[in-house]
Amino acid sequence: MSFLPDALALEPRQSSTLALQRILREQQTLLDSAGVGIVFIRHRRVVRCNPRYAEIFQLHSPQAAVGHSSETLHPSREAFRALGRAAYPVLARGETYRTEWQMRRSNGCLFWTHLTGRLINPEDSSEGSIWIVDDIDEQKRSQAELHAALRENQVLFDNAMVGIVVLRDRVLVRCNHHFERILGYGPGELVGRSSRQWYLSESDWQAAGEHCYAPLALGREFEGQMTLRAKDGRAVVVEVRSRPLDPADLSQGTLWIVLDVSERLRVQAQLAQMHGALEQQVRDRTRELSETVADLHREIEQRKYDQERIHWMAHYDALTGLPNRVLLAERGQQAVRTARESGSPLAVMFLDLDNFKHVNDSLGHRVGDALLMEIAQRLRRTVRDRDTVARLSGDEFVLILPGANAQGAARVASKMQEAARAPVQLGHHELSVSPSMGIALFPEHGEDFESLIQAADTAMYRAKAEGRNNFRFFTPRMQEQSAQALQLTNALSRALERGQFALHYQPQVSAATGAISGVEALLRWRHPELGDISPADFIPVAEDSGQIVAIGEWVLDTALAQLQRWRQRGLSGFTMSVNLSAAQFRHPQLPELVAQLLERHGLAGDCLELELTENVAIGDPEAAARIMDQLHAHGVGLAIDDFGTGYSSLSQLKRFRICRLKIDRSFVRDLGQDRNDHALVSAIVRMAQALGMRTTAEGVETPQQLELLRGEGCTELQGFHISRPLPAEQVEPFLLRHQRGARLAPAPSQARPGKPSP
Ligand SMILES: Nc1nc2c(ncn2[C@@H]2O[C@H](COP(=O)(O)O[C@H]3[C@@H](O)[C@H](n4cnc5c(=O)[nH]c(N)nc54)O[C@@H]3COP(=O)(O)O)[C@@H](O)[C@H]2O)c(=O)[nH]1
Repeated sequence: MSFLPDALALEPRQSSTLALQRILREQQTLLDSAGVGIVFIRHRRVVRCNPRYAEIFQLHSPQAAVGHSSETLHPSREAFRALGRAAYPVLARGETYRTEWQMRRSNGCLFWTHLTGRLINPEDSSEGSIWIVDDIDEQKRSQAELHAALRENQVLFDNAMVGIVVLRDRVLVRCNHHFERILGYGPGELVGRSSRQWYLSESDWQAAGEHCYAPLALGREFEGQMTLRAKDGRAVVVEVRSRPLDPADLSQGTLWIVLDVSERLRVQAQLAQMHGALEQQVRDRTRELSETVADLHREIEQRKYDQERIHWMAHYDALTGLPNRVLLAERGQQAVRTARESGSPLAVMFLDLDNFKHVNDSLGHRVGDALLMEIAQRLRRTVRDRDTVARLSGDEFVLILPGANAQGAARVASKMQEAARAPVQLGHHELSVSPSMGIALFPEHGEDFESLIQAADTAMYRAKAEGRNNFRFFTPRMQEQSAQALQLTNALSRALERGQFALHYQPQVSAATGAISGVEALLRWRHPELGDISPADFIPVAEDSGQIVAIGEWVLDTALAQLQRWRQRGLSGFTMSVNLSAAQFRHPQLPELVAQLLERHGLAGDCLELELTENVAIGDPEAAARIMDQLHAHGVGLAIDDFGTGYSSLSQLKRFRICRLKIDRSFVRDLGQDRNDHALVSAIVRMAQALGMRTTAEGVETPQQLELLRGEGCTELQGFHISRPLPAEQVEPFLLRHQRGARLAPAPSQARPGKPSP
């Protein structure tokens, strides 16, 4: 391709030829080095093109294009024609036609070009046209990619789940819908607005400016949480991340990514609350669980304890901790088996504390229990480990002594006496007890444990009967006697209904005048087979079995009936004394019963005197005082029987309004020989005088005793020397004789027992 300058026409022919050649070379060089493809087309065929053109269409040389139809350079005939239709009106006007057009390389690939076309002679298009072809395919692709990227960015921008804001000088340049939605604004409403608009206050905005822009000014990111104000005024908590668009130049603006965390915070708060509630629940459940586990443990422990306790209670005595009757039987049977198999000796000992009932009645059960506990420990300490000391009931203990023969058992019995003898200090009481023991040996006294215990029990009763504080080995004779005792108990239960009881009366006379002052009713029991049985033997049995209440009522009724009969026969001026046992005295109906009986027999209360032992009152003095007050209210007199043998206190004597003390016959018996007895009797009389009480000496058997008692100031006397207890009809002559008073015999020769002097 060449373009001739106008100057050529002016050159001389030779020089002009040279100039033309030079110009042609210059043009060729220009074409060869052009960065765009240049092609000369005439009659739709390539006339000439430069190397770049060949390169663009991937032809191996510019000559390869020459002569080719320009149509082949286009994707299709239609495209070729369309270009022609668009370009030639422009070209025909002599203008340059420019377009971006898709063309085809020689290998068939389509590519984008920038075409610039011009007719060589706009007047005559047949002269052809010059086209500059610039390969912009790469640029087009980059542009397309850029646009795609921009579109993608826009989509991201528009659909991002975070607010995106571009601020410049704190004025919103651009933002996405999400940001608008966060603050409740419509599309485009915020553009050009100062960010002040979405802060709660001016000061907040200022503070945020200082806070956020400090790192941004240094080209760094800012991250933080802040509270913004929505269009409707509600507070919106957001997390923001901001960075300068150009770290080196903050004035270019800043990009803000805004995340609405209000909901998240609300949910987090809710979650935290739920978590807290859950944790609390877990804590509660854990606590409940651990409490339940602890309860379970406690229950298991309690059950274990209960089972052990039940087992213990079933086998041990609650008061002393010693084996009880059940364990005793188990151990006893085992001991008998072992003794039988090994041929070794075995002793069983029955031990009963003497007068324990007395302690219990007089000092109360608490003292009695404490005494039992102490004695139980002493017994346990006295024997070997393999021996058994069991508490059977009350004050009864049984010892199993494996390997003990008669000698060994006797030694143990002595040690028991020794152990029990030492006084026991319980509060202000110093008590001493003694044991009565019975011993049975295997196999002589019993082939099984039951028989051995029975034998030992029988032997113990014998030891008691023979003076207590003693021990006895079982003998067959004892067996008989024990059977008799049982017989007595049975017989007593039917004695009342069978009318086997009778009363004897023993007079009591004034020591000063000899006049009859009273009569004591004394119970007698005559059994058809057993004969006369002493009240000293059967009263304790009646007390133990509770029959004493019914028997005692019979005695009172009979005695008062007798007194009334005597009254009717003119025998008066004396009282009727009736003995009351502790069980009778404590019976709640006693005062009422006494009143009823007095009324039934038409007698006043002051003709009756009830004799109580010292100890009935002391167990529960308050209750005793109440009963005594009620009896006093009926006019009934109260005397203390066997005074000096029990536990009386002066204050109680006074409180109980006792009218008479009966000096026990054990003090009277040796009067004259025993100075101590004399001193005691004298002291009792003085004390009674001081308290305004009368004194009756019991068991007066001799005139000497009588004189001494009279000399001491004793007010009344009772005893064989005056009269034995006699049936009513037999005592009547005495009563008649002494009604108005009779001198009492001064010397024994003058009065035989049972034959009182006139
Ligand atoms: N609760 C009840 N107890 C009663 C009743 N009847 C009697 N008893 C008590 O029985 C115990 C024994 O009585 P008893 O065998 O009748 O003996 C009494 C007299 O016979 C006896 N006595 C009287 N004088 C003399 C004597 O000079 N010498 C002597 N050795 N004995 C004598 O004393 C007994 C009367 O004692 P007391 O009652 O203490 O005044 C006896 O404890 C009776 O109390 C009853 O119905 N209920």
